[in-house]
Amino acid sequence: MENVDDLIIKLYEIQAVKFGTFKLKSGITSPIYFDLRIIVSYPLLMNQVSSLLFQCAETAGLKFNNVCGVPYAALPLATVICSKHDIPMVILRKEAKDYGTKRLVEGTITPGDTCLIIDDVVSSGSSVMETAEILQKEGLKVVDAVMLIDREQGGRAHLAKEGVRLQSIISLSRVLDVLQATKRIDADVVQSVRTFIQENTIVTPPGLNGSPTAKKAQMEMSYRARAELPETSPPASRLLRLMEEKKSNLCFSADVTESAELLQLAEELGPLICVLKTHVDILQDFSQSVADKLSQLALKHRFLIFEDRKFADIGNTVKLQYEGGLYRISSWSHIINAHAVPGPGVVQGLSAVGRPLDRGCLLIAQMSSAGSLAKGDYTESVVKMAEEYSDFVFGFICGEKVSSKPQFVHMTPGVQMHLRGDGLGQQYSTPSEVIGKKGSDVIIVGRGILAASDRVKAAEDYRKAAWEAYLSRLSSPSQ
Ligand SMILES: O=c1ccn([C@@H]2O[C@H](COP(=O)(O)O)[C@@H](O)[C@H]2O)c(=O)[nH]1
Repeated sequence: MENVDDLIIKLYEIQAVKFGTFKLKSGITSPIYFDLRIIVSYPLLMNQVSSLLFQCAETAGLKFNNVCGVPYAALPLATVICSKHDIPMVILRKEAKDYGTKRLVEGTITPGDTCLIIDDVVSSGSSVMETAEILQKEGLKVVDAVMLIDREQGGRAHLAKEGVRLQSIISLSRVLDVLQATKRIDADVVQSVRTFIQENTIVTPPGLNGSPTAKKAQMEMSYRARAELPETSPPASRLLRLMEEKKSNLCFSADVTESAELLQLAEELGPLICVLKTHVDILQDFSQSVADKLSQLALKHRFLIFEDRKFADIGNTVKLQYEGGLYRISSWSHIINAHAVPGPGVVQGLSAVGRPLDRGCLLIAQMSSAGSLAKGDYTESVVKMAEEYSDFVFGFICGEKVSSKPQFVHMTPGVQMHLRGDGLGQQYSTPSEVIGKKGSDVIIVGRGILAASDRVKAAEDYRKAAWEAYLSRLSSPSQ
């Protein structure tokens, strides 16, 4: 035990434990931050921590065939353990390679073997779960995880619900006690950390993967890495790839009533956007040739077309609406959306038309308008429906991230930089709120661009703001 107290002090001295103001990956500000990556510069400490992790696994009687350290902090720790105790190791890539084997896991894998996950710090348990899910997809069993520090923010309970037992060596309370007792921090700091922990403990109700709390509990993956996941559907992969290539997570909502203006906007804004959204039924002069020209511009500027038709009828009717009628939407629109209100038949009907064409559908999980009924249990049921029909449904229209599954794309309307509403119920958030804080992937902007005197410049401003919010989300600490 004395050992552990000494270790806490050493970690503090090398600044692997810091107090101050730190923005975490989830966007929240924490008064404490652990950065164990630094111990690679202190080999003795690295050996000490590795030994403690191994001892902890042994004392708990854990049975495993190989070890995986959650990248990056735990990679060297796993390496030391495996090399010292002659245990095979597997390495997880943060992103799948885009050449060669495209594997996410390196090392020899024998399906059915049990892999022990180790990591430096656990807060919500989401990084461990993301790692476990990837290993499980490779055929490995994951039943145990050993952590050096438990931030006591609900990770243990979250992991237990997912069938992973957590062993940890040092609790956050112990860190605070030791540092206060040795006069390294004062009572005010201890109190502010304790208050923060109380207010930010993650409680994930069973089966609720879209709760605001679970939303915080996710390992961030790049759009490119998500595009390469085996479970990502072709339309989602296509979108995620082109977002990364064009550095754009901006969907432009081209809510204009004349085709010439629509086509001109597609030509001018095309290079800046990943998706162009239409309401084809507001065009006064729609014709098939407009759809053809729009499709050509989509090819030229590499954006996808999203007809915001919001299908909401029985399967047979939506099938006819999607395929035929005046607009023949399925012939030109890569993406459509639907309300889940009618039940799964709406997705089945649309899928019968869209899937053979490699089209994709977004389910409307939430709406941006004030007083929307799409919330709570309803939103949860929509997420379940999407999971059930994930061969066609590839994401959501929503105000915030509603599913932790990285194959789903979240697209959010109601975005403006300067206004908070339009007087008709529309509610606006800024690009950084939507992408940075609410965890969505794509902003949908209409009048924020259409009402600007220089629409190209406005589109570039929105593109840049949303892309920078995505980049800073990627590079935020993952605690
Ligand atoms: O919840 C929803 C769903 C769809 N929309 C559509 O997005 C655009 C938003 O336009 P702004 O001019 O940026 O307000 C528009 O086409 C809506 O039909 C939405 O706003 N909210």
